[in-house]
Amino acid sequence: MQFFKVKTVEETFALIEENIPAIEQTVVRELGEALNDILAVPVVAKENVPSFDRSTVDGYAVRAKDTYGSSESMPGFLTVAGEVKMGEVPDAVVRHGEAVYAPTGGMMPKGSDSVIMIEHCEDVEGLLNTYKQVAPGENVIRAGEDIKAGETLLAAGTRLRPQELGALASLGIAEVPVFRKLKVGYLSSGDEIVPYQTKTLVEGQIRDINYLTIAGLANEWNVDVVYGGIVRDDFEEFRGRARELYDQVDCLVLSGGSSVGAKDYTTDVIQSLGDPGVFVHGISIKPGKPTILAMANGKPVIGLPGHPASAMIIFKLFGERILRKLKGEKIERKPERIFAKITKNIPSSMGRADYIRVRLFEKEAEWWAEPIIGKSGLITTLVKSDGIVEISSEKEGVSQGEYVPVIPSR
Ligand SMILES: Nc1nc2c(c(=O)[nH]1)N[C@H]1C(S)=C(S)[C@@H](COP(=O)(O)OP(=O)(O)OC[C@H]3O[C@@H](n4cnc5c(N)ncnc54)[C@H](O)[C@@H]3O)O[C@H]1N2
Ligand code: MOO
Repeated sequence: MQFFKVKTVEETFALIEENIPAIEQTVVRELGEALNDILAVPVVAKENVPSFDRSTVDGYAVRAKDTYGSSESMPGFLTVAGEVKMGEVPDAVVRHGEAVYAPTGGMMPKGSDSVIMIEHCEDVEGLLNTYKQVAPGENVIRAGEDIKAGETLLAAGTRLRPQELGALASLGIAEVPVFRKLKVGYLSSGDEIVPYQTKTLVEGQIRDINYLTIAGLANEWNVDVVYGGIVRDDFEEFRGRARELYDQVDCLVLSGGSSVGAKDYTTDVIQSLGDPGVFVHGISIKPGKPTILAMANGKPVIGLPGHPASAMIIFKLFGERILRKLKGEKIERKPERIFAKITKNIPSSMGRADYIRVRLFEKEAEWWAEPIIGKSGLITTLVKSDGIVEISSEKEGVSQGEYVPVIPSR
């Protein structure tokens, strides 16, 4: 009997960091299509944003000094010397004792340094009564305050979120070099597994669940999935089909047969794909202990445990990291966790990380996590769950009422 040399979750993350390279090929993408793509080169700003000083309110551009001492009971008086038109360079100039009407976003007229909001002043036939003083720079965005010409706005490896697209748009950058979209191959294995479209099952058969859950996650992460179908527990067939799919993709995901049973060929199939081969077989985690991670001739291969909840949890925890590295993403994501109080004591073994499916609910302005008990072969444990509680390997379980980190899934 073969035994796993299990790695901890942290060791596995470190090995992923060490072993997975970024793909090299890039494409130029129209900005409107680039959401969630990974920038392949740094972006240096060629101009200031905004390119001119601009008012942030509807009001009157003034010299701040001219408003000093103004109050409701003791207003100041300024002469209205014109108005700013949107999208135009103002003709009007603000001299000592003058004010020029400036709408929100309008260019600041020469001579002015601040804007008094219309609520705080009153134009009485060309004489502006000011009821409040403003400070220099108040209600003004300066040229270059958002982005300065010459500054590195984004580093290579940045994932383009909506806000990054907005910043690039402000600079007029309409096309960006990004790493090309990844292709992930997925193959199910097992004599008992049949296509999910199968109407009537023969005794002993199981419809393929993992293809849809794994492809669904991959689609959420902006990668294309190539489905390789289902292979029987036959080494030659498995190896041939895995190789065919491997040749077409950047990363191969195999489900089932990852354990150490007589018909668990996944490890041998993975080893046949190329060197250096398996770098993790077995993780000190529940569920999902028999996970396999490998690098075969520069391409990552992931052997997921067959049980549907295990496969999904493992792919979410490790598959997502592998794909991010492969995509060229360099800026580390911040953990997406909420803290909730656990409703029950959950025992766990020291040295093993546990991921407990939970339902989340709010009570007295706090989030509570109620464990969903059920085996990792039950997909509905994930259907019913709103997230997964992480009990790290240093802990011997958690006690009722304790705050626990939850990775939300809904
Ligand atoms: N002696 C031991 N046996 C097992 C161990 C162990 O440490 N020692 N680990 C158990 C754990 S934990 C898991 S998880 C499973 C993983 O086994 P495999 O990766 O080899 O998976 P299979 O045996 O192929 O399948 C397990 C189970 O899941 C069903 N399955 C598989 N693929 C699909 C699919 N695409 N859609 C739906 N369901 C699927 C399959 O029918 C089995 O019922 O090993 C334990 N055994
Ligand atoms: O670790 Mo397995 O994934 O319990 O079912």
